[in-house]
Amino acid sequence: MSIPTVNPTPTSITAAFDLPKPPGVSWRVRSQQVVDYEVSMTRGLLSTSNSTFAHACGADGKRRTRCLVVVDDAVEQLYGERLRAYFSAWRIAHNWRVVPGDENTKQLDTALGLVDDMSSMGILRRAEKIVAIGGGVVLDVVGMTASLYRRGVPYIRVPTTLIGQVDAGIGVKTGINHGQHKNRLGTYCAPETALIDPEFLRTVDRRHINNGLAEIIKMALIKDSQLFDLLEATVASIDPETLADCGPAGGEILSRSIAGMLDELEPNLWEKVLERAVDYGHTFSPSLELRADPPLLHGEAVAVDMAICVALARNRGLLSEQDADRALTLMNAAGLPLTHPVFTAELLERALEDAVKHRDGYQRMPLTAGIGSAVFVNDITADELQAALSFVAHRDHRAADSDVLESAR
Ligand SMILES: NC(=O)c1ccc[n+]([C@@H]2O[C@H](COP(=O)([O-])OP(=O)(O)OC[C@H]3O[C@@H](n4cnc5c(N)ncnc54)[C@H](O)[C@@H]3O)[C@@H](O)[C@H]2O)c1
Ligand SMILES: O=C(CO)[C@@H](O)[C@H](O)[C@H](O)[C@H](O)COP(=O)(O)O
Ligand SMILES: [Zn+2]
Repeated sequence: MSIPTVNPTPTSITAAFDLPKPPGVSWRVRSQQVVDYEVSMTRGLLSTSNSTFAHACGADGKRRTRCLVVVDDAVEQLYGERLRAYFSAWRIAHNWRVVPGDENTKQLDTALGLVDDMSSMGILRRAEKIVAIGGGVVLDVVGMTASLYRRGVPYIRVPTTLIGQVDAGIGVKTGINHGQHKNRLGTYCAPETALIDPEFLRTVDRRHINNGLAEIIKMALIKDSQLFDLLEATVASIDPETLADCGPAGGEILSRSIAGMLDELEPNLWEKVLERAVDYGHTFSPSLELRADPPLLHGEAVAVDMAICVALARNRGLLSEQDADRALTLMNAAGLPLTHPVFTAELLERALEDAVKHRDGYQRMPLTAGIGSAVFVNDITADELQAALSFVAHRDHRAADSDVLESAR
């Protein structure tokens, strides 16, 4: 039987709906896309008795299922055997791709390589999952690839670094770098679920723990003064162990950071409103992070940006002298840089120009209005940037000098 084809020319449609023939034909199309995903903290994710990960991968332990696992190279070395043992215990067949946990992985070639993996294994469009296991780099590039493959297929995130667990792994942003630009290409694509097991933090090195503390200090400064107080009281004892054990401070620091970030992200997930408090520390850093040689880690660049913003707020009277000092002292105590040679006055101005483009024509710069809240400004001047740089540089030298004195005692 031939299937009648309707030639939907405007006249036939208007005739079909018996509408008066409008001068120009147009239709308004509106649709809502519900986004509903879970971020769950669970310990012992790789214990074969823990079904959480398996269920997220679509497995029930009886029928065989399949997924594409994309895992960070350090995680492969440290946890690869346990991961594969878990998958076989839960009858999850897998194609396995190891990628370097390195900023250079956030490139289009990596994404296209993953597309080839998905095509060659013939992964089903919905029933079979893509699983990203690693730090923010792996999560970002796998998330973007999953959002592009067949116009979007489901993926699971297992963040294994501190930045991954409190930031990169819990929102909907994915992306890759292009040239000197951070995250210049990317999508908004929610995972089906993000599984946070603090146990992975036990093997993260100190520098990368500090790197993650930058994003946690960001949340404390713009939103959560109690988190700031907790960090101030415990920063000396924060290390991979206390975070992995979720000890008295470790657990609360992780959960408060995650809750604070999700509370900021959920109402404005697609960034319709470009005044975003979580942009704090991300005005200058996106343009300068990749310029540094040797490269700055993401959180380190965010810290230098935040130090400049603390000085800008102090100089405008938005932050008291004492609170500005508390903020810079905490960043210092967290092993984060306050200054970097690539953050020059001239490059700050150029970075701000790019931020204005990213924020649709206005600076929309978040500044702390007291510790734990933020306001947005649109009129920061070059003189203010210069003054802020000088203030932080002087503060940094003073801190360095006192460290020297301390060690000489
Ligand atoms: N999408 C977002 O919303 C978002 C938010 C914040 C940051 N980011 C992005 O995240 C990236 C930074 O993430 P990152 O700091 O996790 O970097 P990363 O992914 O490079 O990981 C850092 C290092 O830790 C290693 N590693 C990973 N897990 C480990 C573990 N459990 N034990 C030991 N070593 C481990 C990696 O191999 C790597 O050498 C940046 O590209 C940044 O732009 C994205
Ligand atoms: O680094 C990121 C996201 O990439 C987060 O830590 C951060 O809070 C915000 O999302 C910033 O808005 C930066 O986002 P973007 O430059 O990637 O758009
Ligand atoms: Zn960030």
